[in-house]
Amino acid sequence: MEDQKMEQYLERAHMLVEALPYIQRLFGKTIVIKYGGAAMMHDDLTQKIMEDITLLKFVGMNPILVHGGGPDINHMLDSLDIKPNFVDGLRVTDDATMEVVQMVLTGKINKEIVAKLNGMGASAIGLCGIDGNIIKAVKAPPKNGVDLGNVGQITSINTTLLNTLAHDQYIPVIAPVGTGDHGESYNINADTVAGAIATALKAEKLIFLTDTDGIRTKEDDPESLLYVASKTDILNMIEEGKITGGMLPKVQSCLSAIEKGVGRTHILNGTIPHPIILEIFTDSGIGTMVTG
Ligand SMILES: Nc1ncnc2c1ncn2[C@@H]1O[C@H](COP(=O)(O)OP(=O)(O)O)[C@@H](O)[C@H]1O
Ligand SMILES: CC(=O)N[C@@H](CCC(=O)OP(=O)(O)O)C(=O)O
Repeated sequence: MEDQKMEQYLERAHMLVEALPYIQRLFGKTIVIKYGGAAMMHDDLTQKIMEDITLLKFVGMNPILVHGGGPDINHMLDSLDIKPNFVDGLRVTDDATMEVVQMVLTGKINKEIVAKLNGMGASAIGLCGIDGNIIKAVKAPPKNGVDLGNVGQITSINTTLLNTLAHDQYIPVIAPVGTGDHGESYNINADTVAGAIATALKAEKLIFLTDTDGIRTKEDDPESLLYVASKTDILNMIEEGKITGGMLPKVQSCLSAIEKGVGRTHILNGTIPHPIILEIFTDSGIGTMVTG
């Protein structure tokens, strides 16, 4: 073999061996990944995220993907002349909106993601909270005095079904629609669903993929990215109005998950290539790690 080629092959071998301690640490462990609608808008990078998740599965980790899809829901509502309405980041969901939410999340986005993962050779299985009662919910209380309609508050997660799938060959892909005692559907924020699933399964890692590189002390200043954010940092930032909108349910889910035994929680930029591999297979990781 010519020297140059041998050098390239050795470099590749070296890189694979370097991954060994990370694989050993997370082998057989559950990793819950939330893929947000904001990152999904960068369609060209979705494939790279699916590659990352497929790789995790084939090296022996148990990834579970929870997806959002707020922008796609808005787009469909717009084409039906229904005005989206949010209170504190939660969609006020009347009956007509609920139909659209369920259709877009469970029918469109969920199946697109499953097809992409399966196209990589994975065995992904797309479900929502209704299937096998994965997410049981009740009607959420009013927010700031506003009735949220069919927005749900999670009461339980079917861990048996999720564990059975995730410990077998499957990658569960979960749409954030829950079910009530009488078969009614509930719309639930996808960050909240990811946090609840990670908590119920005592996941080793909970990763949020969004459209910003993590938590910033000044939302518009990339230089202000926090590599680590403690509970105190976060509570202060919320109080000072520095964490707002869609970042709120993410940090709340991270704090609650950490408190209830999830190993590590991270908020990462899902609009760069291979964010999950960069986080998992490097010492420093990327984005913000939220600690207790
Ligand atoms: N302190 C902060 N640091 C970074 N982003 C923040 C902060 N506060 C609010 N945000 C906003 O949160 C957004 C991510 O939430 P969201 O749009 O709901 O994404 P997703 O679809 O991933 O849930 C960012 O694009 C940013 O505008
Ligand atoms: C109650 C509520 O707000 N549900 C969300 C569910 C989708 C979601 O959370 O999507 P992202 O992760 O893309 O924001 C919604 O209707 O938009």
